[in-house]
Order: sequence, then structure tokens, then C-alpha cells
Amino acid sequence: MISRYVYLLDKLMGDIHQRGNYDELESLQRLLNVSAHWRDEHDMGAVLGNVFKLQYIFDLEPEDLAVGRIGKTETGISLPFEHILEIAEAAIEFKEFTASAAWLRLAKDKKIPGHEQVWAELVRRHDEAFTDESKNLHLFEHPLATHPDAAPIKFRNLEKWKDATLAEMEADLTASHYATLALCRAGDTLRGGWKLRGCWYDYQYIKGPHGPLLPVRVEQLTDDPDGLVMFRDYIPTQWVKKLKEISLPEMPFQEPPSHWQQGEPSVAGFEDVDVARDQNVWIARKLELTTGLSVVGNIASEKLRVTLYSLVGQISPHHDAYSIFSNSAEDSSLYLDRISTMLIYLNTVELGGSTVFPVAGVAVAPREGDAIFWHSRWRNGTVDKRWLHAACPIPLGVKWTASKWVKNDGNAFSRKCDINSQL
Ligand SMILES: O=C(O)CCC(=O)C(=O)O
Ligand SMILES: [Fe+2]
Repeated sequence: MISRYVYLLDKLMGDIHQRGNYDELESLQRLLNVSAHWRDEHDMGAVLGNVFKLQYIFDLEPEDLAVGRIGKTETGISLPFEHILEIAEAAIEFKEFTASAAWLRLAKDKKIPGHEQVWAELVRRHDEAFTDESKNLHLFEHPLATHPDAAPIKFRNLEKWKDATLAEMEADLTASHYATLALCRAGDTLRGGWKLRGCWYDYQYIKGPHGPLLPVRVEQLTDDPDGLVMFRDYIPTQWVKKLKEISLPEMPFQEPPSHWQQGEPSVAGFEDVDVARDQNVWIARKLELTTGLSVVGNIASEKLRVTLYSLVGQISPHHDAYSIFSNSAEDSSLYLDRISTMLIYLNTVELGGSTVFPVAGVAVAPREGDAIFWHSRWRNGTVDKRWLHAACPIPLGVKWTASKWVKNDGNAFSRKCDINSQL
């Protein structure tokens, strides 16, 4: 795992070196400083804990991980036999018995002479530690001990959770997490193929194959035309670069997540004027033109937030307009003012990192320049629960997004009632 992050870092650094921006390089080193921050045993435990989590969520086989294959990518980083045993040992310690069994099986298959005794000793420890109470697994920080499906991970079938209803998800947070995970697993297979709804021509700032005009394809991701939509190629490459460049120096380093914890992404916020400096990058105005809402100015929208996910970064299922996790009225009213969300992807993620909507049953795999948009509320102002969503963890690569939350303030009379609807 550590080698994987070094691999990632190398890739990112290579990219930045090519562009010759050394300020950026320094920020990145500070952000993802693997060698300085991931060196003691405690960190190693965190790293391994996350190996098990990713292994489970994405159905990764130890056989593949051991030869450095993650999804379709060959990282070239294979694990020596000793590491396979170390991983199995950590799995026993963490009571991740399905994982430990899988790694021990792999070690047995490899049959390295001289290690038979170590292997046998680990098998003994595995069997000794295994009890029925070994079901206290954690996913997205929610204990599953009391849930009927909290069997050893290998036997849990996520497929059926794809059809969980909103009522089930609301009654049981575990159900919403499983439904989310099922979509996270499927996410990579659902790239593209949506219904075309329309198309705009946007002015390009640098001449491209279509001359001065750049087509932006609008696709409908759900049956309801007023629902979730995708804007293909919403922002051009030079905007993407600019957003990454201005954000990196602003981003704080995030501690590596510990065993089964949610990895927090790094974020930086910008006023539109900051983004627009030097270049014609005016995201808020573009949103106004494409959504018909008022977006420019801090009354109409929150600052643009650029987010960098690394180190298994993810976000649990939530509504942007309020918190489903808190019983405190104060917390759950935190974001009441958010009426709509535009989420722009600043890179194409190698594996995982999809934005998933468990109620709508939609998974969107991030592709550079694309953006998704939805209204958090029905036209009558109540929260539209179809758009419960989560950011899946990332087993390979990093994920960059820019999000803009449009506010109620400044948007009175922006959306008309629908006379045919109860809502
Ligand atoms: O990054 C994503 O895919 C979703 C992020 C999100 O939901 C949020 O920041 O509110
Ligand atoms: Fe969100």
C-alpha cells in the first residue's frame, strides 16, 4: 500500500515536473508526504486496515494485489512473500478473518520453502482468534454487529442491496451504506451511456477542433428530466489545470485514516474573482447560463470548493441540503440554504471514486471536465431524497473535484412551481 502511494506520488510529480511548476510540487509533497508521515507501526496498521477495506469494497483478490494488479492497472509493484504473511498477520490482529483466510491461502499456494512454520503458526492464531463475535466489522464508521448480514465479509452479497428502498435506507443507515457500496463496486462499469437531453455551444478560449465553439453535451441520468443531469466536457482543460494550480498551495495535509475510517479529503475554497484571475475562468457565470439560477456573488452561492481525495478518501451517504447523520437540530440545519449542487470532475479516476446515488441507483465515474448537477429540493422546497449520494473510496489514483453549492438566498423566484405536480 505504501508503495502504491509512492507510485501515485511519482505519477503526479512527473506530471507537475513536466509543467515545471515547482511551487505546486512542494505543496504536493507536503500534502502526500508518504515517507515522512507513514513510517511507524501505527501507520502501517492504518495502511493495512485500509487494504482490507478496499479489498472488500472493490472485490480485489489478494492474488491480484500480490502481483501489483489493481483493477485493470498493472502498478508493477508486487509484494514479497514476507509481506503477504505480514498482511495476513495484521488481518488476524484486526479480526478481519475473511481477509486473513484469503491472504493465508495465498501464502500457502506460494509454498516458499523455509516459511512453512511461520505459516502454520499464523493459521493456528487465526483459528484461535476466530469466534462468532468476530462480526463486529465497521463500514463507513457504522458498526454492523447487530445487523443480520454482518457475516464474514466474503459471504456478504452486496448485489441485493442495490434495490434497497428509500424507506429501508432511512430506517437503517446500514442499508444505505450497503446500497452505496454495491454501487461503488459497480461504478466503474457504469461510465457513460446516458440519455442525451440537449446540447449547448460554449465559447472556447483556445481554438480547438470545433473552432471557437465547444459543444457541451447534456445528458439525463434519471427518467425525470428535472432530475440529475450530466454536462459532458463542461469545463476545458486549461480551467482544470488552473483550478488545481491555485488549490494545491491552499490545501492542508490530512492525516492518514486509521483502520476502516473514512479518509478525509483536502479542500480549498475560492471566490469566483480568485479563480478568474489571469484567465477567463468564470465558473459561477457559466453555471448561471447553464442552470438558469443566480450563482454569481456570495449571496447566491457558496465559494467554489476544490477537493482532493487521496489515501482512501471518501464521503459517506448524505444530502447536501442537510445532515442525515446528526440528531442535533443545529447540525442538521447546517446546510439548509443549499438548493442545488454542481459537481465538476477535475480528473478521470483510475479506479473507484464514483459519485453514487443509492436511492436513484446511479453511479457516476469521474471523467475530467464533466460535471453533474441536481437540485437538492423539490420545487415546493422540501428535500428531494432521491439525491442521497456518497463519494466512493479510491483504491488507485487520486480524485479532484470542484463543487459549487447554489444558495436559496439570491434565488427566490428562480424555479417555478410545477402546476401538474403535488410537489
Ligand atoms: O466527490 C463526490 O463525488 C461527491 C462529493 C460530495 O457529495 C460533497 O462534497 O458534498
Ligand atoms: Fe454532497
